[in-house]
Amino acid sequence: MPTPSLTHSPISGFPTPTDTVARAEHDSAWTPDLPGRRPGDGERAISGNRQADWAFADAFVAEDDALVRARARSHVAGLRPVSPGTGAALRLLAAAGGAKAAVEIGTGTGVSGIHLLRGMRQDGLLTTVDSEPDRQQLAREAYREAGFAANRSRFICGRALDVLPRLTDGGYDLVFCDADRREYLDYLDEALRLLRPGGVVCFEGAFGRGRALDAAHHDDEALRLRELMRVVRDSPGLAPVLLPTDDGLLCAVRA
Ligand SMILES: C[S@@+](CC[C@H](N)C(=O)[O-])C[C@H]1O[C@@H](n2cnc3c(N)ncnc32)[C@H](O)[C@@H]1O
Repeated sequence: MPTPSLTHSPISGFPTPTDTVARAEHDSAWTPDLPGRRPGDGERAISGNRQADWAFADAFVAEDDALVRARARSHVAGLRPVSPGTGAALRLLAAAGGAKAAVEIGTGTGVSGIHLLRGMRQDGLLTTVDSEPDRQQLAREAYREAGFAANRSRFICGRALDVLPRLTDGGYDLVFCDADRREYLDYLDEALRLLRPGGVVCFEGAFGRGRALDAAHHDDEALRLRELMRVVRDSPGLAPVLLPTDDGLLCAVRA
């Protein structure tokens, strides 16, 4: 089956909100035809203080000692690992898809890798890419501490856009991106080539720490993340979702 084609439109503006998120309360036309919904319900849900709900959801699945140690090493290294909630979502996606082969772009010290490995099949192989060998060494140790045999992971040290073209077309069930946000559109092209039909691509940090969701920000990263959201949402060959865990986990299933 051919890879779904993506045409990247020029980077500009903010993705147009869908009807269910941004209509004003006085606009009665926005209310979707759902039982129990009234004009303004969605507006109140968006504008209310949801911080406590989100914090609860993010901490809902507890992390064990191996993850706590990997997370601590990540902070010492000055990195931002996936949150517990994002890690749980990655594990769920890997498990739901019965992932046997996954690619991670941005190994860090191994927090997301442990979550992915825990969701993957017991005979699954995680290929993880990072430009920094010291970090990969820490991740190797973290996987070992989490109980994974060395043959469950393949470490490739290099820049993502040098490494990804060398990986096998259609050979992967899941691609997780957590490296240079400005390269995410390129990672998407590579991921669509790497994924089998029905495979999942995920991008950590889609919100750009709030900058990508605020049209006042025009820095390169914010613009590129907006464009990524638009392309992933509007491509006919993808079934997308934007999960609001931590800094936003943008996911899509490849047709
Ligand atoms: C946020 S950290 C990854 C955290 C990891 N996913 C976790 O949850 O533990 C981002 C990592 O991407 C790596 N990185 C950044 N740009 C890269 C690139 N262009 N190619 C490969 N790795 C890159 C960094 O060295 C860093 O280890």
